[in-house]
Amino acid sequence: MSTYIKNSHTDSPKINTAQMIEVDRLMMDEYHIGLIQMMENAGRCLAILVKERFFDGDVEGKNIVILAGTGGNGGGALVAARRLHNWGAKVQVYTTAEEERFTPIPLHQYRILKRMGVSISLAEPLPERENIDAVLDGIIGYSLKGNPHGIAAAMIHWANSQKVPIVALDTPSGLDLTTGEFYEPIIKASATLTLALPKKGLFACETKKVVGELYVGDISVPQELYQEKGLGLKPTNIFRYSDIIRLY
Ligand SMILES: NC(=O)C1=CN([C@@H]2O[C@H](COP(=O)(O)OP(=O)(O)OC[C@H]3O[C@@H](n4cnc5c(N)ncnc54)[C@H](O)[C@@H]3O)[C@@H](O)[C@H]2O)[C@@H](O)CC1
Ligand SMILES: [K+]
Repeated sequence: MSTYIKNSHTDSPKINTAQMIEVDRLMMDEYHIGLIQMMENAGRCLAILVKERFFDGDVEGKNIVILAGTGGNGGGALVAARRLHNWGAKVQVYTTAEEERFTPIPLHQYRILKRMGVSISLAEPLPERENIDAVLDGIIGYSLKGNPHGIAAAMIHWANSQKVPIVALDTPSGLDLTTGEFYEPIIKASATLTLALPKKGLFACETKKVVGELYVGDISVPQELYQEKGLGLKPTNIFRYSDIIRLY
């Protein structure tokens, strides 16, 4: 395993979606760590995982398709797209909506990619391509509401039919991170990089079928934050030895 990724020897706490939303809120409102900072760490960890785990540390010339929704999950995937492009991958980004539908920070990432000349377009239609090496799932994260529909659902079906590794950000799109309930359709990932702390739903009994290998990436949550009132978690030091930890 690369120096960027280590196996976990600690029993880290598992949180639910509401706790993760509160972690994100505290990060921004109380600790003044901006969403753009967190997203950069999320996307960088995702790009490193793809490069190290699936391409032996070199993505030069690899065809990588990135599927992005309009929210924070898509924004993290757009950061990963930038990094992978910079490392020589042939990156193609498909989105669930036009540029004007993106929320502000993901929109910022979108515009950077456009300025760089990275191919980014609405996923209608989805590509008929045979030379894809990997797909990144940044379609929907913890704000999933019911069964994926519309372009998001079409993307999930398309990705699952590609027969190449799918690497999901935070969760396979279509999975409830608290309960582990499968919505329909759902991404069947080869690997999932969740963020900050593992979520309970990723450990439900059937979940491994859609999560693949489970990793957690460091987005720089302060130890002190976990002990804030309302969270009451023990401080955790799971990233002591590397930014990405493999949990199963
Ligand atoms: N601190 C944070 O808030 C961070 C969040 N990040 C990511 O952001 C995610 C949360 O971001 P958001 O709350 O913006 O939302 P998400 O990005 O999880 O989801 C919003 C998107 O999903 C779509 N969607 C939801 N349910 C749908 C359904 N049933 N069918 C079709 N489309 C559906 C919405 O239309 C929208 O495009 C996290 O899971 C995480 O991956 C990271 O980027 C970095 C930091
Ligand atoms: K996802």
